[in-house]
Amino acid sequence: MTEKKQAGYNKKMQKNDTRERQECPYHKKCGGCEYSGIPYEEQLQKKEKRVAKLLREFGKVEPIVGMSYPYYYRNKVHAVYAQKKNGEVICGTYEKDSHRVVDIESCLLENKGSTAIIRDIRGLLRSFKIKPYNEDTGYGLLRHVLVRHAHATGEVMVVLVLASPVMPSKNNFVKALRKMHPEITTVVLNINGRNTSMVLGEQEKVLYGKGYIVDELMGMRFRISAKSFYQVNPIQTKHLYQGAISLADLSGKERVLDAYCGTGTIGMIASRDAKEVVGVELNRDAVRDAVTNAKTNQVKNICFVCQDATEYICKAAANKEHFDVVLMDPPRAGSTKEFVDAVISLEPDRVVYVSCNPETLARDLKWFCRAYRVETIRPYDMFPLTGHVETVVLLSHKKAI
Ligand SMILES: C[S@@+](CC[C@H](N)C(=O)[O-])C[C@H]1O[C@@H](n2cnc3c(N)ncnc32)[C@H](O)[C@@H]1O
Repeated sequence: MTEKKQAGYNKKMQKNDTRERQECPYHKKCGGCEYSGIPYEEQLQKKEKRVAKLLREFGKVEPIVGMSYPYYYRNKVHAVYAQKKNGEVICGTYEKDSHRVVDIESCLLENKGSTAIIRDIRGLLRSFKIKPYNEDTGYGLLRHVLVRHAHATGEVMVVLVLASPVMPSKNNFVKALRKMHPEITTVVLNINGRNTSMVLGEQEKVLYGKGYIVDELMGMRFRISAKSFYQVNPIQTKHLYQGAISLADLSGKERVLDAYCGTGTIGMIASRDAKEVVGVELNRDAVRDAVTNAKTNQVKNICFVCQDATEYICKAAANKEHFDVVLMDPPRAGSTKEFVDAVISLEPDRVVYVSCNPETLARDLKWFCRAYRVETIRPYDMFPLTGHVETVVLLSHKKAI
């Protein structure tokens, strides 16, 4: 088949796939893909409507940026393991609003290679006599497995989350796993002995490889550790970052704050068009990755601060520091009133707010509107088949207008 013919064929297949409204057999129990079975166009409309309902008081909502093939996009996959009464080991996800495990063979959201690794680990448990951890009895060893896949480089990280630090025959286990999946580039042991709903514990030990993966995004290389945040949809991330940075309208002269910066991705890409960037992030591992990433990419006009973003900006406001542009990408809980008040007192010309939760975004925009006007509201579908939606908002200082 010629390249042109292949491209046409792929396009047709994708269209069919989308129209076929693939339905996940587990979605009612697992709750991971609540939009499963709904045609993709309709999913996009639902999300656009939701954003419009919450944000229309601030301005016109642009059409949502969707995917051409909205399946198997998640580069980070997490599974929990359990043993049934008959001894059979199952793995998958927790049933909605409970801690019962739904055994999942395949998932429409997850990178297929990662799902295969998770299933094969289930098979290895029996040969290595490793029992899944039982939350009720506190008996057993393996709590979770996390697989991270670097879309551009193909590097794969497997994190085995154990209830205690001693794993019998761990080297042979890794060897057997790598024999089945030679694409795995690193295996990390994470110890989570606490009675908590958090997947990862504090303590980590590298069993194989570098202990992190490296991905490429928009011409830069990013190191990602087990505990660092990294956008889960690599195809849409490019569109999201391009959109956010172009709204920042940088000319090369600006001092930019990248608040809630993770491993420094947005700030580092923006640094090409800015005078200086300061990244602020609370997670120590993410900051360590960010510092390494700046060195790897030879970015000299960026620095990182490991601190609560609100604490950092309040201090910056008290010291009358200057920022021309604030990029902010807080977690689902949104930012804080103190953070917004400090931004208002610093008077940057523009704020680009990237949000994964339109509810908290609406709350924070109300605070911003004292001094800023909303110029652009653009939703992105970062999480097809789920009800989640990402939104980028550009705010301009009323004084500048
Ligand atoms: C949605 S992620 C965005 C990360 C990054 N901008 C990216 O695109 O990869 C939110 C980040 O905020 C960090 N974070 C959460 N609470 C914070 C706080 N109070 N202060 C600073 N960073 C925080 C998280 O660790 C996470 O890395």
